[in-house]
Amino acid sequence: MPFHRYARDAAAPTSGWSRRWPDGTLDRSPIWASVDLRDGNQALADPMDTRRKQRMFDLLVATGFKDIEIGYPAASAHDFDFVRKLVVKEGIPDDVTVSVFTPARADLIERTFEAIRGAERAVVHLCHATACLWREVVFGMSAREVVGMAVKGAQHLVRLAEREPGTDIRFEYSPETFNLTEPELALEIANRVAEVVDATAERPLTLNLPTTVETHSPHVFADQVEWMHRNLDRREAVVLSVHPHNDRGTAVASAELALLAGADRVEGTLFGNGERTGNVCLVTLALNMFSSGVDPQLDLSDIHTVREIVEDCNRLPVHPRHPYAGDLVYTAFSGTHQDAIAKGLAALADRAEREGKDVGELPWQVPYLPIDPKDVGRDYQAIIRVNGQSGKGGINYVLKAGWGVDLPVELRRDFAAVVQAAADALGRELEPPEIWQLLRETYGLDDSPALPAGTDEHEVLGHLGAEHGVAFTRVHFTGTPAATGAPATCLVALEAGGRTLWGLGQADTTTDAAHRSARSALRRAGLHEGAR
Ligand SMILES: CC(=O)SCCNC(=O)CCNC(=O)[C@H](O)C(C)(C)COP(=O)(O)OP(=O)(O)OC[C@H]1O[C@@H](n2cnc3c(N)ncnc32)[C@H](O)[C@@H]1OP(=O)(O)O
Ligand SMILES: CC(C)C(=O)C(=O)O
Repeated sequence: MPFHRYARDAAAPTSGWSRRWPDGTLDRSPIWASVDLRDGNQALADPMDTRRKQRMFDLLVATGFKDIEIGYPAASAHDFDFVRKLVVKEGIPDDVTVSVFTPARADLIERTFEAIRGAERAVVHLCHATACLWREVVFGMSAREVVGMAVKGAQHLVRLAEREPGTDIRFEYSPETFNLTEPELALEIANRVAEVVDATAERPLTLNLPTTVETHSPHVFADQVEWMHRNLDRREAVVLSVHPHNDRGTAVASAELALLAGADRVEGTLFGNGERTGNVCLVTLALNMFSSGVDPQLDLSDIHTVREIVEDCNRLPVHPRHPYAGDLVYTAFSGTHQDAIAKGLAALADRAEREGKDVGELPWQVPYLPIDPKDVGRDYQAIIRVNGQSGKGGINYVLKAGWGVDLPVELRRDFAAVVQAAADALGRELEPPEIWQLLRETYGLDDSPALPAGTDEHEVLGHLGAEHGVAFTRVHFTGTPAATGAPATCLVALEAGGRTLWGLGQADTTTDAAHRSARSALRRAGLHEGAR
């Protein structure tokens, strides 16, 4: 492949400084800013209509976003009308600040201000590209002219804001393609814009640094962000924001390293919708914080509903392997993972019982599961699914979860081989009822009539053993499979002809269950009437 076509110098500060971000820690959540209704929306084949926009906005508010970009009003009538709807109908909660996006073009800036007329407060977000390729190819401008574009655009914002005294208007500025822009130029432009809008600590400028097209590994972006953070003229008057895209698949890492490097705010979307490969996924970022013991400041405790709404609004599915939210992310098919998960859950349950607590109160420590699925509203139902890759631990987990049946340790390997053979033969996953059915078929369910009252299982097994000249070497009572309506389940093993044969029985009493399981075992050994 012609890799030599892609040689690319990093537009990163190279000399005269040393990075500090590797020593940082992520110990608090950033300001979360959703751009679902702008950057997400502009990337959809069918941009959102009013119903979907309103649904997305309501979800963002309910989830706890305080900073929401509600559109690009000059782009389309839909965008303009939705902004007007929220503004005119006073549909913006008091603790939420909305922003509107505009390119640095006079007519579009003016239209943007029309859209927010009458709002209590709003942020106007000015943006244009600054990198060399865009300067030359898109604008046909020199670096100086692009600085002029930023300054002129910012001046225009300030002038128009002065004409709206009833609205508290603040500004955001994005040097689009920041990651490909010479750092000194990006710094100069940012300083000039901060100066034009007279940013102060009380009325800060949001300076948003995008990886518009992600081109380098995250550590390069972290260097760029830290260098800006340390060199801005009015750092105290700037909310330093980042806006990572995901072209290299590393938007989450870029955002996390940028936070180490001094960023205060992250712009992104739910589940990462956005141009090309998307924006950084804020759900992943927030739950990464959560899973490290940091308050994510967003309520994602019902991830399924969040996902369902986002899928409806974007008309795009969330991938089954999407971190924290995908259908398969709390599921193990492979035997060793299943074994470890089952042991981890059992250890937690034991500890909870010993300490008289609910599992939800204990620190989460289960191998292969980074968080408790219940913390995001998922259950343990699909944690373990069985196919030809599965093992005895997982199969036992399914029987226990679905039927209360905990196989004796000696039997698990035996039954796992049966399940594996069935899964391999079918070439697919086995559903839990199929596994239960296999257990019944393999070890036989006997329906011998109930024994007279007063008989106990030792008596029964002793008598049957003597009658057939075998020894029952193991009796195992297990939990009650509620779904079957049988209060007692028993598995017994007998030794015959150098083999161990197990039988399964269910009945209303333990004695009858033992009796039936013994008869099943005998039948399997060919020692009982009706033997197969
Ligand atoms: C990084 C981002 O996500 S930016 C947001 C992008 N969002 C969208 O594109 C969705 C909304 N749609 C648009 O923006 C449209 O393209 C509109 C509303 C600007 C309509 O633009 P049109 O007048 O039809 O122009 P068109 O899209 O063909 O070309 C864009 C023009 O704007 C210029 N331009 C591009 N970006 C900017 C900018 N940020 N600021 C100022 N001018 C810009 C281009 O150089 C080009 O100018 P030219 O006509 O002199 O060559
Ligand atoms: C508006 C800017 C921040 C943007 O969307 C980008 O550069 O990707």
